[in-house]
Amino acid sequence: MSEQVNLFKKAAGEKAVEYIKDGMIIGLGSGSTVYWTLKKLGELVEEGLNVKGIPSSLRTEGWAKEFKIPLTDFSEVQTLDIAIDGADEIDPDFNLTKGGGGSLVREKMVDAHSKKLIIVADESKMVSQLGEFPLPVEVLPFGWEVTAKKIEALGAKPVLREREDSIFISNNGNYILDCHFHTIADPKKLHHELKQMLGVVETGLFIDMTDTIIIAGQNEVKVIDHPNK
Ligand SMILES: O=C[C@H](O)[C@H](O)[C@H](O)COP(=O)(O)O
Repeated sequence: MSEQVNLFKKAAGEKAVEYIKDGMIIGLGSGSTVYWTLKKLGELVEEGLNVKGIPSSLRTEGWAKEFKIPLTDFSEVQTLDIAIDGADEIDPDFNLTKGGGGSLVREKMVDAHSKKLIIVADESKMVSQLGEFPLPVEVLPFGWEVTAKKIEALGAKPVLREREDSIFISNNGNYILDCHFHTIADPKKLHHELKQMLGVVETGLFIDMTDTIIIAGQNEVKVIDHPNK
């Protein structure tokens, strides 16, 4: 990642903290942009802000602990006030591809149970159509080969994610198939088709969930609110 992109991520990630108010339960998303949100939030907690977070990945949990952000979980809380998360692609209808870091299932749980979802990203994530970024689909390890064949029949090239010569295992003990569609004409339809497949745990398509996008680029940080939310 270039130094400039990292600065954009920092600007977007820090801006989101302005939405956090005392007493809130916060969904803590995942990724290198949200890292900056967590770091800034940690400073506010140190100054006395009283909040609790639910982390969407083990990595985020580690950062939250490092920055001394108090944590809670779904055994104590059913609804969160706000979630702040990253994205791999964002289309003009506020639909997202997520899961580049492999955290899509926990992210979707946290984001879907929040009253407001804010997405933080650098400007390279804005696209006219989803699909250039391979769509992460979390699948059960058992029979993943048949699941991959079914996904292939939808027109994608699914690639089993690996890390350092071994199979990548999600925080939920599952595999990830990175599915090369190149263009996704109807993200909602594709999400439903994938979800109906036996063996698919969840897709990285986040449809109709985002309320606000904070996007940072050269010279500015833009806040774009969903027109109908
Ligand atoms: O699984 C990972 C998440 O969906 C991330 O939020 C996404 O990959 C964006 O990450 P980053 O902010 O590092 O580009």
